[in-house]
Amino acid sequence: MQSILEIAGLTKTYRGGFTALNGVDLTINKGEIFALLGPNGAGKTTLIGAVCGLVEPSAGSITAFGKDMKHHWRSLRARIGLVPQELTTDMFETVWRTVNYSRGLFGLAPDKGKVEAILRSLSLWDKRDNQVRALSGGMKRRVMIAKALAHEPELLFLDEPTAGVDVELRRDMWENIARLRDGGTTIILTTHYIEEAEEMADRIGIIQSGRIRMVDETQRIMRQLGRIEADFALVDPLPALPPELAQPGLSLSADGATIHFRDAEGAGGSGGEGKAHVAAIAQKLAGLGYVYRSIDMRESSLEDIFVHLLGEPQS
Ligand SMILES: Nc1ncnc2c1ncn2[C@@H]1O[C@H](COP(=O)(O)OP(=O)(O)OP(=O)(O)O)[C@@H](O)[C@H]1O
Repeated sequence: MQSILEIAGLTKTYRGGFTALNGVDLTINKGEIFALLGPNGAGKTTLIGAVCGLVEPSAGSITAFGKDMKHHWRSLRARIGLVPQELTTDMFETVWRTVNYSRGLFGLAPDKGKVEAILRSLSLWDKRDNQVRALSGGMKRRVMIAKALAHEPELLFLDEPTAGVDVELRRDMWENIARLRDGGTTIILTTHYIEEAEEMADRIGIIQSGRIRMVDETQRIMRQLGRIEADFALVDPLPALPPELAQPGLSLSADGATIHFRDAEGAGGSGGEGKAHVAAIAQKLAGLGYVYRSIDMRESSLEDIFVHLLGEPQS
């Protein structure tokens, strides 16, 4: 697989002495969607900033498109797009001029057809003459994406692209991002939503306290991280967990009124598999004649998973 970005030993110590990145090694493959997950303050934005030339690394190297960033910064930066977390654009400018201007900033010749295609692909064409400030929050976010796409980057960073947008718009964004990947753009996104990473990413990297803790294919990571839990509220409490139900992941509450399931390793996989496992347990309970009033099923939050996987945050 061809790499598009190679980060080696990247360290960033901010003035004041705080080390936000601590020896990060990471390789991004051409054409993939890579999701960078991590708790608040883990170093995600700092890492993106370092690659995009907004943060000066204290040590380490960044190689993009086979060339060292330090020495070829200007030409390489033009090939990298960034959609930052914050809305950083002139709110009084129109959508059209905003996106057009961004293209010019990177030295590309004006191309109305290209800008039109970008605006159409993000459903912003009808809004092209509107001032950015007059758009909804989700549309403003799409303008930020359009701006980043205007200079036709081969590598695109999306820093929390769907933070604060509703579920429907999030789906729209996912489709947009998938289309970009299909068009050949390599994408690195950060997110706090585990389902976003699961849905979008070919690979996931987990960063904590400025260090990469884990990098793997999404399916493999989800198998390790995914955690479905379910509580079966019994109509008649049990004195003990019946022997037929003695299996990994199942336990009985102290009052005997709830059978608890957690898809710990060995108790069934994760995601879809975890849910299928809950369904199988429900069937088994019914078959054995244990009547339950309700099933309360939930997925662990990303925070739970981080604590489980990474232990308490390290400083
Ligand atoms: N300019 C700065 N000066 C000093 N410390 C900084 C600076 N920018 C970021 N930091 C610190 O570096 C750490 C990493 O910040 P960063 O924004 O990279 O994290 P993040 O993973 O993107 O977090 P979030 O998910 O909250 O956006 C944080 O503790 C932050 O306070």
